[in-house]
Amino acid sequence: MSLSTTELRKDPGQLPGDGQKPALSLQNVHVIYRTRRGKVQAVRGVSLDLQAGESLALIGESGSGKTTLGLAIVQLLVSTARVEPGTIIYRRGDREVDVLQLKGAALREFRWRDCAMVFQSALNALNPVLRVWDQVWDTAKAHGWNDRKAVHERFLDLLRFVQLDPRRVIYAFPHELSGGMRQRALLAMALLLDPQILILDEPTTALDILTQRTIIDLLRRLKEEQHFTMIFISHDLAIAAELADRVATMYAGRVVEVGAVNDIFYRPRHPYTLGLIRAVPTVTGGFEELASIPGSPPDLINLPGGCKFHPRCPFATERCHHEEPDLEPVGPGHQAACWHWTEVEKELARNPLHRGVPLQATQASAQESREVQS
Ligand SMILES: Nc1ncnc2c1ncn2[C@@H]1O[C@H](COP(=O)(O)OP(=O)(O)OP(=O)(O)O)[C@@H](O)[C@H]1O
Repeated sequence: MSLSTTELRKDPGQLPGDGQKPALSLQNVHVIYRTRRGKVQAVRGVSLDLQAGESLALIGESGSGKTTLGLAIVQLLVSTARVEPGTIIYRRGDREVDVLQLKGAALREFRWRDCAMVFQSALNALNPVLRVWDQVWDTAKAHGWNDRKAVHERFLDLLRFVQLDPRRVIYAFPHELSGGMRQRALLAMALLLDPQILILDEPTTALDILTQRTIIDLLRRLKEEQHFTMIFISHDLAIAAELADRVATMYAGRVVEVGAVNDIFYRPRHPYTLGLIRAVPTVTGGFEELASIPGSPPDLINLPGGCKFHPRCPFATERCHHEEPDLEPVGPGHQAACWHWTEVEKELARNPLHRGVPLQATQASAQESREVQS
């Protein structure tokens, strides 16, 4: 028997756009890691709003600050990290929480009940010497649940929801499960306390293609049927295209472009986003069109002056060497931080992204039909 909508969500999520203030507001968030070599400026002045029920994908190369931003939201950064300046405000109903001021029990409460993060490496995120059930029960107890039977029943239901055989998984040790099973078990654990926001860090990395498909379908159900508010951290653009309402591109710790999923993938205005899209092979597009972004991301301890992308940017001019652009509107609900975004627009008019989103053939046609309808 599978879990029904009402059973899964004790506090059903709101639909996007139902007039509420954002569920999460980040204002000018900075994160620095202190290291022997110096200060790593991992996140630099990120401001983002996330509406209840909305899903946002954070895309960008390795090291662009995506995971650090996710960890800052749930306050799980290592002790060498500092979040300053900036504010992170979380809202649920009439409650408003200043996340960076939370401590002790209030912080633990926020982490599981309001905002849960599912980590990149499911094996590392689970305690290897504890059976799955023991970890679930520890979490439940830590949040004041003492009805063991009720927690057990709920977790069995959640395991069924994530399409795992509950009896096989619940008393297993993590190493007895495959990567895909561990990922789904973690997802079930994250859902235990019915959080409003789910942050998923590379949810399908290192999984085979069929297991990836299962996880993506599951996440889509969580989004479409259960209205979870979600942040996907991924360098896999196909996942972002399938699951996100909006996409934010990060480069060298900053959001350099943000907009609706179709705007980002069909009408990117930042040269870096354009480079990311053109650098991904597609089943339909073949490899002949494949282009890569020259160079590599900057050292976050010694950042270049001006726009941090200028050393790799085909559109860069003298101004880009000295002045760092802020995000500015480039279309409805669409912002980019580039002095030359109109040049990118012209370049796309000359060489359109026929293929659009880098998807598998079947997904591409579904995406294209959505694009035509919109
Ligand atoms: N604990 C740490 N101590 C020092 N520097 C760190 C630490 N964790 C991350 N960094 C640095 O912060 C920067 C951002 O890393 P982060 O993991 O947030 O990027 P990312 O975009 O999520 O990359 P990936 O996709 O590889 O996880 C990188 O330069 C990274 O080396």
